Amino acid sequence: MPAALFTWIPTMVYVAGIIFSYAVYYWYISSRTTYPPGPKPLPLIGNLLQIPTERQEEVFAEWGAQYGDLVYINVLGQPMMILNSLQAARDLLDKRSSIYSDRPRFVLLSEMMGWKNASTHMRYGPRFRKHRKFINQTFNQRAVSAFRPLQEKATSVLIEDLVHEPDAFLDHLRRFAASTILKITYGRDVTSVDDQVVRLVERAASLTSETPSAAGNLVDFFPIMKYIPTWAPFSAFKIRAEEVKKAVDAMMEVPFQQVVDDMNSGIAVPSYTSMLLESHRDPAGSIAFEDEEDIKGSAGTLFAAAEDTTVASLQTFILAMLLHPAELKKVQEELDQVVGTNRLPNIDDRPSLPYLECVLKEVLRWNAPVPLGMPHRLMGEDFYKDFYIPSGTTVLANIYAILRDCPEPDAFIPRRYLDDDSLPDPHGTIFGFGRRICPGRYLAESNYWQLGAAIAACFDITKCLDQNGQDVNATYDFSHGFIRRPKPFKCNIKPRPEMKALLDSIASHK
Ligand code: HEM
Repeated sequence: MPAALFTWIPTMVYVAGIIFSYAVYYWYISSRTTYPPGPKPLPLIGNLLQIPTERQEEVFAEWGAQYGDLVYINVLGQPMMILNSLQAARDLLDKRSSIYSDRPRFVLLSEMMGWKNASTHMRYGPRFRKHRKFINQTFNQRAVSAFRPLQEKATSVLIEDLVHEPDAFLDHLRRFAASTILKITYGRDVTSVDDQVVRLVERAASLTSETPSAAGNLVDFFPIMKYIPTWAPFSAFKIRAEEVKKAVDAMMEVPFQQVVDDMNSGIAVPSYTSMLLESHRDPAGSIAFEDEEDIKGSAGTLFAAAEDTTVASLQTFILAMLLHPAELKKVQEELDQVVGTNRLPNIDDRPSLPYLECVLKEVLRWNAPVPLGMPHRLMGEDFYKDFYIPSGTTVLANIYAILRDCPEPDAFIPRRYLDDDSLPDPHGTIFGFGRRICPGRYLAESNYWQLGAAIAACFDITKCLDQNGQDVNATYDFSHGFIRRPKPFKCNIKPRPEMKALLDSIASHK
């Protein structure tokens, strides 16, 4: 009998070993299926009612302070995660970009409002890679240096316009942004913000961003709603979506068709669109339908993605200089010393202007133009810091919160970048992360630098006062939405006396 017992011992040890290993494995998995923390959801609707329609980035930052770097919520069953630290954004969106680079399904925007061929909304896959390849060919770091003469000319035009019509500074900034991107994309010269294509794009963008009705918001969660007939109750969103689609189609179609017509007549100016059309034509001159849709869609996206963001960053620069005249003065002293007063600064001067660099960084930190970036979608389940993140989670990087991770985040202190070289450069954050990082960032950065430097060199920016010596702007604030920009404000933009000779010569060359 004891001998028989001994023969069972190895088997029992083996079985016990299996049970133990399974228990450890089960404990490990279940301990790791803890979701990241977040505000308590309600049954069925989840955290829907806790998400504000405005100032989302600020509320998400408050949640970050309460729950930590990762905040997990769900909206009508759709899991969402907000990343409130640079570390988390880098670890997930950059280092694990192979699974974090999809976009959520945008039923309202892509499938109903006509943005289906837009690069910004493209699902991860071969078509996404094709769009990125198209865009990178023209907008990579080396290629954008070819646009320098265009940027410098557009800068001179803006300076001249600011001398003559300083109060219309916002229109001048819009024209600067529009003229550079439309010239590159379609070879089109824009002389005024009343240009037909500028109006088409601005109409499509503003109709798209107007707050949709509740039913419009719901269709992203219940795609079946897109089949509601237009005579049925709650179908107003569908009629509106059709109106937006007409505007988006026109925005994509009209400038594209002009390039095609010009190419057919042999008068096309080389551009992003003409170059891609040329390289995708077969020997008989025709082009595959999908290629045409991708060229048209990516081109149409470029202006929509470039104009508002560029204007918002420059508007914020002007506001910061208005509110912090001592900083403007320091930048002007540096510019006078390095560049002098006989020419405008150019990008070659950049390494010699460290204080200007600090001011430009601080402006972007103070108000990141796209505070929540664009949503990424996780393509498989993931574990991070012992938290479980389910497949299909929508992931938002809270760029606003990330840039506030520094001493006195509300204060405008450009020196912070000289005093502490461990502070992350906002240029590495405001353009998003991973494989979806903004492909227009090199153009955006050089436009921003070029114009910020030129405006600081040429103008003093001061408050507009009423008869009682009071500031005509009661408050200064930012508008809240996908783009965060200063709310409209007035200011005096006056040529600096020491720049008079240069400004006269710019005017005479116009
Ligand atoms: C200050 C100016 C700009 C800012 C702050 C900005 C910011 C951003 C951000 C945050 C994203 C989302 C990145 C992500 O998903 O992680 C993005 C995407 C994009 N941006 Fe920009 N952008 C700017 C200018 C431009 C310009 C000038 C262009 C075109 C030349 C451009 C074209 C695009 C495109 C096509 C995408 C979509 C990329 C994709 O989904 O793969 N942007 N941008």
